[in-house]
Amino acid sequence: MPIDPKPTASHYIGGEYVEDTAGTPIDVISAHSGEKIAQVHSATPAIIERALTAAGEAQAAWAALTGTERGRILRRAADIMRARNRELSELETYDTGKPLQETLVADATSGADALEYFGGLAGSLTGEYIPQPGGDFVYTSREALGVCVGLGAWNYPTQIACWKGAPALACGNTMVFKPSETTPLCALKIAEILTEAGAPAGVYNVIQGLGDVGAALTTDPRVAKVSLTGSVPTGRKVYAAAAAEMKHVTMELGGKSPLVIFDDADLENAVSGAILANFYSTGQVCSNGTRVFVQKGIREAFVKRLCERLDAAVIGDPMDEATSFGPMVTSAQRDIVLGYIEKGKAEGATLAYGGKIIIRPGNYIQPTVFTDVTDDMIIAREEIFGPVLAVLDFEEEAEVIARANDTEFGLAGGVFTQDLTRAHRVIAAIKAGSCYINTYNLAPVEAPFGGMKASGVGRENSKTAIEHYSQVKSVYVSMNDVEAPF
Ligand SMILES: NC(=O)c1ccc[n+]([C@@H]2O[C@H](COP(=O)([O-])OP(=O)(O)OC[C@H]3O[C@@H](n4cnc5c(N)ncnc54)[C@H](O)[C@@H]3O)[C@@H](O)[C@H]2O)c1
Ligand SMILES: CCCCC=O
Repeated sequence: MPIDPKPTASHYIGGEYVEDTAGTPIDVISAHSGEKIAQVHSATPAIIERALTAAGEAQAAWAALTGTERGRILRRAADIMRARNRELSELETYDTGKPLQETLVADATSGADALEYFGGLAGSLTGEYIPQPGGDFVYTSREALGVCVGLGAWNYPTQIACWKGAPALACGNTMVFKPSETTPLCALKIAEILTEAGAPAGVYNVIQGLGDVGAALTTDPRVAKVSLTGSVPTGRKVYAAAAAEMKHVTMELGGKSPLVIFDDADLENAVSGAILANFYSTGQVCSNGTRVFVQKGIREAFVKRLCERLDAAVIGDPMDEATSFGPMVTSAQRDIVLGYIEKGKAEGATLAYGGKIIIRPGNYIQPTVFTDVTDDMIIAREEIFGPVLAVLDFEEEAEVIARANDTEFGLAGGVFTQDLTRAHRVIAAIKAGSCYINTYNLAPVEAPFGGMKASGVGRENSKTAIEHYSQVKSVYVSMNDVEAPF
């Protein structure tokens, strides 16, 4: 029997659940059945104030703990998450509609990895000693930024809450996290678990709401940093608002990433890579390689095998562990994707697989493949954020590099070839932050993740994230008399 997804209350502030029913109701609708499964209320100005006050009041004492002490709490939270993987995975599936088969291995586990990794790093966040002439020296210290705001997208609610919270807290910051209004449930559990693990009240707070609540948090003068995972249009707004107040930012935004398959690629692996790059999470992954450039010599075999493999997708109830392809997160997102499919057909692309809504309750749509896609088509230029793979033919390496880079985005990119010299040469030329050779869409916590160009600013995960959640102070110490000109 799956868990009951209803949260104790809408918000989590100062180490406890908090409700304010004066806020606009936000319904949580099952992607599978279309039924309402929970409801939260958007944060009122009083709730926003309470969360920012709690985070502000907790920050100095949290930063004053040793890194080892903070890290111990984060690592304990990781252990609790792993012990409760099943219930957290079921909640993720309720929140998003992603198959339990996926969420059992990809969401709470990835969140726990972040808490464990940054918990481990917290004790090592030290400064440098820089010798100067005459015995003088400079030392540096790494300091917290203060109160950080996290704004989440709906495709990975547990992971995003942890990928932002873990490095922020490791560095001595406190956080107010606002999940996507579409998936408000999972972040509340992360806050609850952090409290259980020993995080002091106010260190990690969660409040609900739409863009207006995100905007109020972004512009509040008490906030030192805003970390957004979302679309490029939202990123432009949030970055501009944060810049006006000279706040730090991390922008994890959208993409239209290229996946390049050369004639000499292992066919089965290339098809597996294209499936991971387009149909995992029903295509709702930011780094998806949705422009699949296939060299002419392998193109026919690739499309044939891809369509055969798609026949093996088990489409159905995401709570059934046999299901490998679930519904889309909302009916609105499904309709956006159906609109793109119509545009692809109207532009003259060939519909090679799928393309239809599945008539049943919930937001089901077939995995879809277009061939004969050209670079100028809308389906090759805009982020669809759904299970639509576009096959583009190519002949030469130089040609495909130029075409792969001809986009405003730069989140990810991949190449499949057995010629490793070519693989490294091509990947070096791809203008994207998260790249793959002979695989796709893996995001281990030890590796930086994030985009170039319009796809983002800053990186999540890895030691690099520490740079984005802390600031360096340098102190010059004189060991000599002070010389002055007069
Ligand atoms: N690069 C990454 O790591 C990554 C990961 C996951 C998703 N994404 C991207 O996220 C997008 C899908 O998610 P979405 O539809 O939830 O994105 P979105 O941009 O609509 O919303 C993201 C978040 O921003 C908030 N928001 C909206 N307007 C705001 C404003 N003016 N000020 C402050 N906050 C505001 C929303 O309420 C939500 O919490 C896709 O483009 C996808 O590629 C990127
Ligand atoms: C591969 C992990 C991607 C997370 C963003 O959607």
